[in-house]
Amino acid sequence: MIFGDGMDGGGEPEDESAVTANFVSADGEIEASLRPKSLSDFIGQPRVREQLQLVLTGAKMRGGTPDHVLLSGPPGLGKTSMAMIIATELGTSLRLTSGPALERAGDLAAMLSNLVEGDVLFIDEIHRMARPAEEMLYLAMEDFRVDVVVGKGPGATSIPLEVAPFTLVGATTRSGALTGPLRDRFGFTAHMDFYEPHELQLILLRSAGILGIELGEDASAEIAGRSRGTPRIANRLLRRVRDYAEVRADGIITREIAQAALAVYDVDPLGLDRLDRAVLGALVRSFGGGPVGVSTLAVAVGEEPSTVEEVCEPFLVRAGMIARTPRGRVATAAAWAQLGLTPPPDAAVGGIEVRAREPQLGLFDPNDTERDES
Ligand SMILES: Nc1ncnc2c1ncn2[C@@H]1O[C@H](COP(=O)(O)OP(=O)(O)OP(=O)(O)O)[C@@H](O)[C@H]1O
Ligand SMILES: [Mg+2]
Repeated sequence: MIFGDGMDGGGEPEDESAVTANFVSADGEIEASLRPKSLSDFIGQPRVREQLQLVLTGAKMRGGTPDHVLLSGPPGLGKTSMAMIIATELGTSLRLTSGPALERAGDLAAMLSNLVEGDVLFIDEIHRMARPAEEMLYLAMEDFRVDVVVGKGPGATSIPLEVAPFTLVGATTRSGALTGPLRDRFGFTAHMDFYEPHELQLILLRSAGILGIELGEDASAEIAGRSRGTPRIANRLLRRVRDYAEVRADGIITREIAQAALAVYDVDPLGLDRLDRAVLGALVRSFGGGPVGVSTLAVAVGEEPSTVEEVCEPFLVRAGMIARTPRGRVATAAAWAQLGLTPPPDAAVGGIEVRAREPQLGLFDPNDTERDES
């Protein structure tokens, strides 16, 4: 059973589908129906699955609640799905909230006091929780109690409140942004990584089965290769290709249909989308390949720095197009080539983190510090 605080449970900053407070799009509903429901249903992330299986089974054998779990990784890799699976595997209820919803300590206290023994409390975007709530959470995680402060100034008193033993599952796209004390209180951190194309292919075939779509083996490979290593994107591309197949053909998705559809939606053979290409274009054309800070880059493409840093950059780094250096981001030779340009002789090679090159005057942003995922 899932109890929420009014959010849709998807938390999908980069999804173009319209999901607002009182309107969940058809695509949003479909996405929910495609969520894997158990650990064995979950495709990919073999290490995380094995580790979690041990954590959960160990706790079940001892008859206690498992340690708190932190799920970290880029958007759309299955963190929310995994949190729901944890509750299902434990046979308990999931209580759902998110960092931005916990503005005051009282918001969290209300959530905690409603917990029943063994519940899983899922806090999405936990790195965005307000400080007072975070401090209250420390105590709750460690001692299963909180101190609720009543009144202000010298007359303020703190009332201790028992909390039923629970398991906190936190999800974050930026584990580096978590404070040390909070990170230390998680007994297990699962790093979700981008999926391999063959795993995405299995996910696509599973989704096609659920949605009753006829998807050919080679067509699934075509879509998988363009999904940026991300199941949510794979499923979204599948829905768009289905539209194309139904409107312009007989509904069956062949490789040719997939290619034609993806061309219409501007998804290139590497899976780079418009924002990825804008970031690469700005880095190479406006900043001579860098180094340049993320926030400067974000302004250049008219996006939030957090979107560039959490959505675009992890994939571009993994694709070997961008390298992170202590002084900012640089374009690799592959990025220049991707844009059809000849790389300068000293262009970075994908995966290499440092390159000695003076930042261009006026373009370097000293406030733009590196926040490394750990
Ligand atoms: N391993 C998987 N197998 C099958 N489908 C998956 C898997 N992981 C994710 N999905 C699909 O991708 C969609 C997005 O997953 P989910 O919402 O769990 O990602 P998330 O990491 O929580 O993303 P965000 O950080 O944006 O909240 C789900 O609806 C589900 O259909
Ligand atoms: Mg989520």
